[in-house]
Amino acid sequence: MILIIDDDVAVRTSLSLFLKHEGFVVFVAATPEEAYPIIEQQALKSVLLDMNFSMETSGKEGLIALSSIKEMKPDLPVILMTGWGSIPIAVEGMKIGASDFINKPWDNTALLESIHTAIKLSGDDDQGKAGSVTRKQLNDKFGFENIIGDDPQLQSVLKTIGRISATEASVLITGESGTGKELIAEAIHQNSSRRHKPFVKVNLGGISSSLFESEMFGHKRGSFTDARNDRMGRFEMANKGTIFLDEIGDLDLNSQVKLLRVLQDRTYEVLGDSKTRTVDVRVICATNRNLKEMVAEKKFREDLYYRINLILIQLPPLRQRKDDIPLLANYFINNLKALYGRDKLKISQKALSWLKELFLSGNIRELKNIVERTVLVSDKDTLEIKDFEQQLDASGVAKVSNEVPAVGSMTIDEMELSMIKKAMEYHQQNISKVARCLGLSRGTLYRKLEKYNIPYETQK
Ligand SMILES: Nc1ncnc2c1ncn2[C@@H]1O[C@H](COP(=O)(O)OP(=O)(O)OP(=O)(O)O)[C@@H](O)[C@H]1O
Repeated sequence: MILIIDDDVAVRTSLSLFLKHEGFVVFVAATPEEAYPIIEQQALKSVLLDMNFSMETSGKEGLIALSSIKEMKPDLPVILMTGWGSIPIAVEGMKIGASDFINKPWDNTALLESIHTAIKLSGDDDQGKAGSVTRKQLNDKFGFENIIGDDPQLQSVLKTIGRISATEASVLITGESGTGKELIAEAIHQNSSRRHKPFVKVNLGGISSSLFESEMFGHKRGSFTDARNDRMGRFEMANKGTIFLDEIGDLDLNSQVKLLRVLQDRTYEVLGDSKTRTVDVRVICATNRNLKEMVAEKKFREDLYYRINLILIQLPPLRQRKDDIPLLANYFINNLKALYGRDKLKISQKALSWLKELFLSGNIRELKNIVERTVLVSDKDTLEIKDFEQQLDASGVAKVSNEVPAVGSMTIDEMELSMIKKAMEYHQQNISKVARCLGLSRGTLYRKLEKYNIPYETQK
């Protein structure tokens, strides 16, 4: 059951014809006032909401209606219908809790996709429910065997992936370098209906702004000085599949506008060719930067931010899931066992505990590298602390956390974070003691706890 709220009778009629044809039961309302009783009484699955209901074109009426609907039924997904040029209103709406926004005139396929996604994500259909499934059930159902970890934060990420993979929703994955963003993006693709189509990864951090269009949209021979041949762009390569835009936080503002357009209406032009093309892609983005902060600093477009993060997945750094370190190390060892035919290979218990205390700023990738290097260099069956230590000393990468780390292995922020966490643990969250021992005022400490997202309880 869907409700269309729009003052234009032509829009109501054509939308309801289309949606009835697609099998929905449709209600219509010309104004929010007319809509409220329907929302109250009917078990609606979704609402399509126009943003203007009088001569006013600011979209404010739509926002007020959206707030009222969310107050009445917080879980009911609302999709906004906005005119061109009203992106800021759509962004405001997303902040209030809209599920998505589509531009008028709308494209029927995109609209249907958006409705299905909103319904699935609201957990209102059977596929949407993750419930209290176990890790084994998740593995059986979604093939997560290669994503190792028992940490509750990771488990919740896996549940989210299970829930959202089959939808078309754009996903933003955040996390420090080496925390598994790409692995997660691939798992989403593998669990979607696009799994037999391409998964195209683009490292946006490595693309200069002058080459952005040619790289992403392709070019025709002769369209600029160095264009000696036609070139296919990444979006075309990813057509029908998934495009994984890594390091999206590194994109300059000019390129952000160009990206927004293709993400918004799925159209683009190849450089040197005026024909507009359409593309059908699922978009997954990743970054190790704080995009919200960048939006506040005007370094990242707010409309693009809301376009890419319908679903936000935050991957914890390894230091917040230390208990997973032995599991991961054993997993890497098992893979190497098979690779090198050394079936007696293992890591001693002591070495596993020791690995847990390493400061690994490069997270899982760094752990994997250390294990691989140690296996290559040592010919023993059981790897001990000193085998790993030799590797660390030789490469100067990680160090046990109570020493000052090697130059280049850590930034000041990382060191600060690690020190604050350690002090919090040591003084059992006693803010005054932690502040005193770190030489900070309590106010400064609170700010830093916020900055690094370290949980704490406010104390008098
Ligand atoms: N949970 C995990 N289980 C097993 N292997 C993992 C896990 N997470 C990450 N890895 C492995 O760690 C390495 C780094 O992961 P990945 O490339 O996905 O990280 P990333 O966050 O995308 O890194 P970057 O930000 O540097 O691009 C890969 O080899 C990946 O297979």
